[in-house]
Amino acid sequence: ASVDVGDAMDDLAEHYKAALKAENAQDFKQALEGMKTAANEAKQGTPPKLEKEAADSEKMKDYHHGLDVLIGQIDKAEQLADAGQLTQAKQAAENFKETRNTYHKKYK
Ligand code: HEM
Repeated sequence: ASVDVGDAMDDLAEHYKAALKAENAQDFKQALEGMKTAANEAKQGTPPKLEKEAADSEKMKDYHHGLDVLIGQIDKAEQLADAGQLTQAKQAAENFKETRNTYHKKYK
C-alpha cells in the first residue's frame, strides 16, 4: 500500500489550522502531534512530481529533508509550549509557513 502525499498534506493542513487557533497548550500540542504524524506519513509517499525519480535521488532526499526540517520546527514549538510560552510557541508555528512555501515551490 502506498501513501498518498496529497492526503497526508490535507491532514497536515487541518492540524496546522487547529494549532494556530489553539487557546491553550494542551490543544496546541495535540494539534502539533497530529501535524507530526501527517508529516511522517508524507515521508512514506512520493510526490506526483517526483514519481519518475529514484527513491535515493537527490530530489527525493531533499523532499524528505524538507519534512524533517518541518518536524524539527514542530518539536521546537512543542518545547516552547511545554515551557509555558504559548505566545512564542504560536509565533514559532507561524514560521512553518516559510518551510511549507519553500518546498511547495519545488515539489507541489
Ligand atoms: C505547514 C506545513 C504544510 C502544510 C500546511 C501543507 C499543506 C498542503 C496542502 C493543503 C496541499 C494540497 C493537498 C492536496 O492536493 O489535496 C499540499 C500539497 C503538497 N505539499 Fe504540503 N504542506 C506543508 C508542508 C510541506 C512540506 C514541508 C513539503 C515537502 C517537503 C510539502 C510537500 C507537498 C507536496 C509534494 C504536495 C503535492 C501533493 C500532491 O499533489 O499529491 N508540503 N500541502
